[in-house]
Amino acid sequence: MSNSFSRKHSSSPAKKPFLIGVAGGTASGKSTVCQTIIERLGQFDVDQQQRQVICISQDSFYRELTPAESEKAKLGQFNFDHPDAFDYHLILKTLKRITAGESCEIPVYDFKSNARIEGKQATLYPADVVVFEGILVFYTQEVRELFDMKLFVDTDADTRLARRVLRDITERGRDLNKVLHQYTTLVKPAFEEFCLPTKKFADVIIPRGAENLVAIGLIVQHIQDILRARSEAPGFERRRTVNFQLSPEEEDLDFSQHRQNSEPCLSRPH
Ligand SMILES: Nc1ncnc2c1ncn2[C@@H]1O[C@H](COP(=O)(O)OP(=O)(O)O)[C@@H](O)[C@H]1O
Ligand SMILES: Nc1ccn([C@@H]2O[C@H](COP(=O)(O)O)[C@@H](O)[C@H]2O)c(=O)n1
Repeated sequence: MSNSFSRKHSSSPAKKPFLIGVAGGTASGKSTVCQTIIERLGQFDVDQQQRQVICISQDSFYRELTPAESEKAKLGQFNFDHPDAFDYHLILKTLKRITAGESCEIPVYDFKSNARIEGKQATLYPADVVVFEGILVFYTQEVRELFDMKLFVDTDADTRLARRVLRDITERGRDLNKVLHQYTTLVKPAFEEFCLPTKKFADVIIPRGAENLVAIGLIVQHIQDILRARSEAPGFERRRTVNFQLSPEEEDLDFSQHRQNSEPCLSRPH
């Protein structure tokens, strides 16, 4: 039986959200894992503004490029896998506002133009659980220390490359030769230098990504336990509703069917 619950909003201050970091190589399945966790917490059909569990992507925080860098990016020669490609100031500012329980605006990134969409922002509303996913979310100590739970999605490199090629061509408007060139000269070396070493910071490593429903089920149960404990603490203000137990239907969830309806993490249009 599904055991979601709701409580009327109170005037007491909301607790600091539970912040989960999800790292892993490109196309390892980070956003799919996050989406599956959100679905299993019963949050998938909930309107963005009403969600108790939200997910944001580090991709939203790619920094603006200079005209020369932009030209290199068009040729697949700009290193988007290096820590310098991100706007860490904005990441920290945003995560601090999120942990303070405040709403905030974040950029919307466009992979086709390699730039933020001008004049477009996504609004993040306060939530009880915030998931932040990206290749380098564990790279800096300052960001790493903000997470209450750290997950690393560990998917075989060949599988990731195969998915990446398909995704970049079909969703990101890229050309096969440039995808392969970018992967071999920039993505793979940067993964080995900057992303893979951060695996040691993870509390839980998820082999095979989103197909690992056992790992995802355990993580979901842990989040439910935390939310339940928080809801029982004095002064708790519940914002929305969340499933505290998996329904029999969810227990039998057919992952492949659910993924067809899934939407990516907030502000990840491809
Ligand atoms: N378990 C899986 N089986 C098949 N395809 C998958 C699986 N996980 C992810 N994908 C596909 O691989 C691509 C990359 O997945 P995604 O979750 O976006 O990875 P990441 O967020 O790590 O870049 C997407 O096209 C996604 O649909
Ligand atoms: N303009 C851009 C920005 C990023 N990338 C690549 O995206 C990867 C990170 O996103 P994932 O969803 O795969 O985690 C990263 O490996 C960058 O190379 C890009 O190609 N173009």
